[in-house]
Amino acid sequence: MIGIIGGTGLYTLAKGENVEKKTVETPYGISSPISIFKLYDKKIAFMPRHAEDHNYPPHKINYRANIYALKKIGVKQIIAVNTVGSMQENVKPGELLIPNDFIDFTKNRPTTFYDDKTVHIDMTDPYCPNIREVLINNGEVDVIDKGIYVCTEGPRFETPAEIRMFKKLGGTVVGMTGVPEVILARELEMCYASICVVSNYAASISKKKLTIDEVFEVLENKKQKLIKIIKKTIKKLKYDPNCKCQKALEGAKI
Ligand SMILES: CSC[C@H]1O[C@H](OP(=O)(O)O)[C@H](O)[C@@H]1O
Ligand code: HPA
Repeated sequence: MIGIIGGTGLYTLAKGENVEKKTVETPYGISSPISIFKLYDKKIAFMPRHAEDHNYPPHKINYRANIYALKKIGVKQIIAVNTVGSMQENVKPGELLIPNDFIDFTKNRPTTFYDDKTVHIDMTDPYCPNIREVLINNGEVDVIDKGIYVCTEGPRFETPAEIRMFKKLGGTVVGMTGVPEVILARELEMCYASICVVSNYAASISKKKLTIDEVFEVLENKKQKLIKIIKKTIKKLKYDPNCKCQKALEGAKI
């Protein structure tokens, strides 16, 4: 099964009587709602991480429940959508970027399933190379094929000094939700990649006040492009049981 995690502005992917809706109970609490349906004869589980009414702000999302729930219902590969601010002039609002690395500046989130045993997961290739390859070569929608995602705790936007620092560290885009999702998926041996939708220039790169209206407007304008790349990728994506994401615990446990 393929899991799609929707972010800001993407709360549903399919409606109707052929869609089964549920939340899943996990040892970490209840997951965000999940819709299960078929596309191109493949089983899809769609989960809006903030829930359908955007009830959960980024620092309050139950990331462990969400990822555990997807694993529990049989998801093996996850395509996540993350809305981001750009820290580079040449990465423009409206563009899509497929990140290849991240920097974690979150402060207050559980970032592991392994509190009671010692597990050190490899993060040399944090985003699944197989899913990334299909996203990049989807055959229809142009994307920027790499970039470093900086994750902040939020929910506030960043200060100019923070953006200057993130840029110096090599950051391309900034968001508030990519971590710990990407880590937790790897810990449960699921393939995970992200489509970043650039919704704005980050604070101080843009000279005007940052508003969520601007973010939602770009998302609304780019939604069809986003849905197209998701569908194209679902159609082309194959499941490889030998992908190294599926064997992440090998050599990771003490
Ligand atoms: C509404 S702007 C800030 C909000 O948007 C991003 O969410 P997501 O990655 O789920 O699309 C960002 O991380 C913040 O949560
Ligand atoms: O500029 C931003 N900063 C952090 N998160 C975001 N999500 C969309 N835009 C931004």
